[in-house]
Amino acid sequence: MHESAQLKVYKFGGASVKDAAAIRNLGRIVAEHGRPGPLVIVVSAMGKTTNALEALLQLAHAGQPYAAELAELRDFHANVAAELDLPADELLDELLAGLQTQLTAAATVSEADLDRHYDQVVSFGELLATHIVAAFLRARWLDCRPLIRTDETWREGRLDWVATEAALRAALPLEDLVQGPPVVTQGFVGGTASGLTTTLGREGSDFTAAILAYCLEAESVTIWKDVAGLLNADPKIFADTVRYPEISYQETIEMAYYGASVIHPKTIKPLAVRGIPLLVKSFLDPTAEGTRIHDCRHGLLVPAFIRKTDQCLVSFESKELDFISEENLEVIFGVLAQVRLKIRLMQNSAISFSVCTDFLPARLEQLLARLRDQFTIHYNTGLELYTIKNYDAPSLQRLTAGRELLLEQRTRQTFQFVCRGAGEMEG
Ligand SMILES: Nc1ncnc2c1ncn2[C@@H]1O[C@H](COP(=O)(O)OP(=O)(O)O)[C@@H](O)[C@H]1O
Ligand SMILES: N[C@@H](CC(=O)OP(=O)(O)O)C(=O)O
Repeated sequence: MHESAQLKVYKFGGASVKDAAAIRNLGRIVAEHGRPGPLVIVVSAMGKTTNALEALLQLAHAGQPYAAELAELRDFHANVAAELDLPADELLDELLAGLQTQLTAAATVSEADLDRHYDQVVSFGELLATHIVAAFLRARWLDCRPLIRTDETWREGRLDWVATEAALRAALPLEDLVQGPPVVTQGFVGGTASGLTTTLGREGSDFTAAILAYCLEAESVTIWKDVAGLLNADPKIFADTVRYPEISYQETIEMAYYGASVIHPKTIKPLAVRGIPLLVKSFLDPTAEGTRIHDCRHGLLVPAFIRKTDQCLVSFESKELDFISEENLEVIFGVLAQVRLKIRLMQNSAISFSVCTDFLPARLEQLLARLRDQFTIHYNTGLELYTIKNYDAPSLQRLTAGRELLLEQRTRQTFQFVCRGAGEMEG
């Protein structure tokens, strides 16, 4: 067996580092399950810090006061550090001063540069969290920004795998990991060749763990969550969920693609390519079995239910009532790609073409501006997209009963439909 197959990668998300008690629990998990042996720990921003940073950026960009919100963010982190007996004041002050500089600059940033600025601001959540966790564990703090190399696709940096693998291998030779303390680094964050910070897309820390595992040929990745493992539905939305003890990479990739928010969709592929198992375990019950995602065969799984809220259904009609042609579709797809709206479901009829996308108002506005001359466009917002994987008659009945389906599609394994949510609007 290759020596580096012994390396483990752990990922702790926002919920598992939401306060001092959670970080103490993380410490126990690392001591009891992660050590001895080489260990790299990926940490996300604490609790809802990323949302708080997004809100701060919005206020700063709009020229509105944000001192109270910034003070709240500082106090939150300072209190956690104090509760953990960490002399972190100087470090926190330094980081908060950096954040303040970025927020001051945000007031004069143009709309066009806002996504770039977003990454410079929002990445502070992971910087703050990793400094606290590393200090608490007496671990080695590693700045991942010079190592996780991306292009300049702000808010969703695309990885340069070759540069990243070379940089990570140079920064983290196995001997150091075997002999030294565990390494703590940021999830979700990367950097460009020119030294600017990027982010990998919301909830992208799972992906960071997979990048590290792939590049360092880890033995396994464990993502520590507040659920018992990968379930057939989000327990916050659906009752009677069932845990999958094991599941294939392919099934998981599809669930994540359809919107099962427990795992970031980009996480699975790098692990599947190198055959690295992904363990989903509960930080509330660390000795419980969890879910093993790996190269396995299984029979038909119980149906999985996935709901995506805040969806938008956009329909395009040619102005002259022409049929929807390949030429028309080429134009529509081109603009969807340019404004970075992902198609979650699509359907065409004779004179109209409909797509379901996430509702992102600024991007939708750009889409309308670019296509309004050519097409008559209608859209509905406040919709929900449901997916049932491995559906059967009872699961279809359970989800569709009493709902008006605005769009539906089925393949042999998967049934999807769009319906009205709580706050639908038409445009
Ligand atoms: N199929 C699923 N199985 C388990 N949890 C799910 C599933 N779909 C959605 N979830 C939700 O994912 C949450 C955990 O993911 P997330 O909040 O991103 O964790 P973290 O940010 O701590 O990494 C759970 O609390 C649960 O509500
Ligand atoms: N902090 C980032 C990245 C992330 O992955 O977080 P979490 O692991 O808590 O989902 C976010 O909230 O999007």
